[in-house]
Amino acid sequence: MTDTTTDEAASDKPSVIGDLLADLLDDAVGIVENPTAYTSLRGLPTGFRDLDLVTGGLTPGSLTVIASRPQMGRTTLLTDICRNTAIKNNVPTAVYSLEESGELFLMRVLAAEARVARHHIICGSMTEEDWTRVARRVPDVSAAPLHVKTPGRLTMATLEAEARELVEEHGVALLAVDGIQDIRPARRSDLREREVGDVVRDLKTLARELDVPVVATSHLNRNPEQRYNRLPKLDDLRESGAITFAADTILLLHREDAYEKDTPRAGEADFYIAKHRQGPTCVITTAFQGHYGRFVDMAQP
Ligand SMILES: Nc1ncnc2c1ncn2[C@@H]1O[C@H](COP(=O)(O)OP(=O)(O)OP(=O)(O)O)[C@@H](O)[C@H]1O
Repeated sequence: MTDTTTDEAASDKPSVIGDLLADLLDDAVGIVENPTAYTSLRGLPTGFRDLDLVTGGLTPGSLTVIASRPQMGRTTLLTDICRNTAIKNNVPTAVYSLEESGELFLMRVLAAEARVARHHIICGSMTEEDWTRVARRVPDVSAAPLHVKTPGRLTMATLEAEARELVEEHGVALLAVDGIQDIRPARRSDLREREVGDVVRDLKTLARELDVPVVATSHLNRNPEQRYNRLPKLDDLRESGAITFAADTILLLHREDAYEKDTPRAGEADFYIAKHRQGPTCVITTAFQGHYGRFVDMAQP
């Protein structure tokens, strides 16, 4: 994996192609010396093997949008990615949780890390076994460079200023935002679509200026529910075609069992890579462990 924390920040200086080529060859040498495809990703790993192999991980300057209908698991997936970077790989990560409190976010992290039912933690009904499991994960979780921000409201200007500080002073190498639609744009407008468009373009600019990947979640409109198979499409991104234009990668989350409990695909979740500026579009199937609040790779055959 490339050390994205030490890469030069994006600058306005024109690059000579020979310099770019030298950097690319340096990376390639690293890959040859360390031939495990998974560890030689150009970007930060999300923790989902097939997703990382298709996308090359989360690359500096890129904007990835995770979108779904309500309750599909957007926050869960965003939390999984942050756990993987900060706790598993010790990469400084900042997450803005605009939809729930810091305490609830921490409960998600602990449940997923310790494999304890999230509702046991939330409802205070943890068993002795649960406590033991949580206690085992506490050292790693508390040592992780994971900055959690839970402002009641967030303006784009505040996000830009704080993100810059997090990157420059704390070496944050991944910025995650749960809820594009909850960010207040720099300029208010009567047109919601224009506001969301401004926010998403600003997120993309922020990723480029800070030279870190940004991952953000978005709602989808109700259109999937009108389809016979309920599959989401890019056109369903709520309020804004601008998301489709600005994002480098768009993952649409879908779980059949969210609509039909007895489906033979119960427990499976599909990540549709519906937009992928640098590669193919395809679908990746993972397992949804809703009780632990996490997605995991399907068991390898
Ligand atoms: N203890 C549990 N056992 C089983 N499933 C659970 C449990 N807790 C939550 N879930 C499931 O997790 C899903 C919600 O996950 P998550 O909060 O990540 O979704 P979301 O897409 O971010 O939701 P929202 O639309 O509210 O923002 C729901 O389908 C819910 O039923």
